[in-house]
Amino acid sequence: MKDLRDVIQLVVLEKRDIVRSILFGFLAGISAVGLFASSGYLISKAALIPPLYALTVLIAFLKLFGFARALGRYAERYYSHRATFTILSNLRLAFYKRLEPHAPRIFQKYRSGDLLSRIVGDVESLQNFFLRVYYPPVVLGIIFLATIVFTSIFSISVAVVLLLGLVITGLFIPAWYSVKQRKYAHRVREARGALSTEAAEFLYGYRDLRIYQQLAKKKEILLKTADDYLDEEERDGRQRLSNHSWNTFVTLIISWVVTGLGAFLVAEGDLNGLFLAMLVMISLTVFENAAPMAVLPSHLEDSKRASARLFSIVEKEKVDKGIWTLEDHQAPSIKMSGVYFRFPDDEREALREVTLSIPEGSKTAIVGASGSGKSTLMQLFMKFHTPSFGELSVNGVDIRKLSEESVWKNSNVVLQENHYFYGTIRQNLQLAGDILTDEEMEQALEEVGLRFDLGQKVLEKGENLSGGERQRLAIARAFLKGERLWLLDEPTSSVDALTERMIFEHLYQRAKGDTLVLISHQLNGLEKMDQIIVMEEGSVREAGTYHELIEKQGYFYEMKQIEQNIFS
Ligand SMILES: Nc1ncnc2c1ncn2[C@@H]1O[C@H](COP(=O)(O)OP(=O)(O)OP(=O)(O)O)[C@@H](O)[C@H]1O
Repeated sequence: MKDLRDVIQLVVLEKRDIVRSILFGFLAGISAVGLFASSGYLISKAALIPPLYALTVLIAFLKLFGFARALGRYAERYYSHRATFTILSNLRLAFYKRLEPHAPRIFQKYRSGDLLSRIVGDVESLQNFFLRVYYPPVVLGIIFLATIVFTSIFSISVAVVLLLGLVITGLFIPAWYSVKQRKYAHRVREARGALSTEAAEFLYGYRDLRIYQQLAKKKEILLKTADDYLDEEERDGRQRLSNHSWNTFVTLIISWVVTGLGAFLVAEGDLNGLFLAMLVMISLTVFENAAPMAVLPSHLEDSKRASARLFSIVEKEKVDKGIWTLEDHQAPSIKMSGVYFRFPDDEREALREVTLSIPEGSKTAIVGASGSGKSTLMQLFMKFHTPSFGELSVNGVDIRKLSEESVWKNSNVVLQENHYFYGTIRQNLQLAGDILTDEEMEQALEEVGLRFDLGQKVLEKGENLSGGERQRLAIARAFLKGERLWLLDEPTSSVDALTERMIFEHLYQRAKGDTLVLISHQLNGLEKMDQIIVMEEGSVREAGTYHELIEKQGYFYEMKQIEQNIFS
């Protein structure tokens, strides 16, 4: 049950509905037994031609039980489903809450299809936990106990047979099935996860697969994964059905035993014949309540694995959440000393012995060859990751102690890839703040050279915008955020030189007095920077102002010469 700990905690929050579901489930079950028991008794009694009033009373009971059964069943379904929906919604909420702090790192470990399958599929699987695993055994237990006590008034041996039937159908068969099921259950989930991963890759990569003429091959893999999933589902379905059949078979045998034993007891004079039909009817009906036990093991197994898979994402990665906050509206300083960093599951170090200082209000450019660790540095500044070794502090506070939210809240970030939501330009800009006026947004658009209407539509992922337009929209968003730390990772790589110059002019105006870190793919126009950090293979190769680096005639100077030769 360790795997289900989190789910059980959420289930017990719905105490009221749990109690109601159990009460009404008991009412429905016991009324069904009462209904059939009284009809059995009525048949026997009617054969003896009793006075009419005696039959009228019995018929009234019959109607009452019928009504109580319908009412009980309805109320049980109502409350148990209401509880289930609330539990599912709490479950999603709890999962997202735990997932949120890991969001920047999560795609590192999990493919999007797999994540989707967990978030949708596993949460959906857990809907059966309360409905089919948690409370039905309690209802079954009390209905059986009440029935056995009632039956024992008429015949102890029939009561013992019923108890035996309960043990076989409620415990033995489900346990036997559970052992068999354990072998197969994980295969369905794994097949489902594989299918959703393949489907997501197929859809996301559709265009590239077509261009590289790999669509047919990938489609074949996708269809095979779909077939595997269907096979596993079919096997699982057959198992379930076989368990159900065995359960029903045993309940019918029990009813035959009750009939035979009852007839024997009547013949021996140990049981009044008037009650024989009633006892047979009881045995036929009471086992109806044991039917859910047939599917309990498969749902229990399913819930355990779904819960373990769901929460394993967030349990594995314990992140230092930090409790300190960055002071609002203060231009921060950043210091790194002897920092090493390695991505999870990566053998190489992406950063090695990085020591640098970015003073408050300074403008820093980070340059270097592709793969030299520039973006990784930026990710560390944003606390997407924390150093594997060494010190990184913001405003003199160890970044591990700072809350991620406060770092994100206090920075204007433009990454290489930014997300654009389906909606309007206005909605995409409003991500920077809810109380922005149209004038402010129009001004920001103008400063990045975009002549967009605020109501203009943006398709999913900004599909209807050019690469340069998307980048400029992200810069406009950063302009509107107006915080004192700017973290810009090649923000204008797809923008033409003229527009780029205009954007930078506005950027420097807006960032006056702020701390700015810019990763740049080109070495031109860095004269204004207070310092340039040159990265090579994860280390700082050299650092200084533009003129210092040129005078030094080192690595930066060489890079600059090469750039000039290429473009001259
Ligand atoms: N998510 C990741 N998981 C594992 N390794 C990574 C990851 N991201 C980057 N790396 C590795 O870390 C190293 C530095 O990458 P980084 O993205 O910081 O380089 P960069 O200098 O920003 O390159 P570019 O100019 O091409 O953007 C590279 O060797 C890269 O393969």
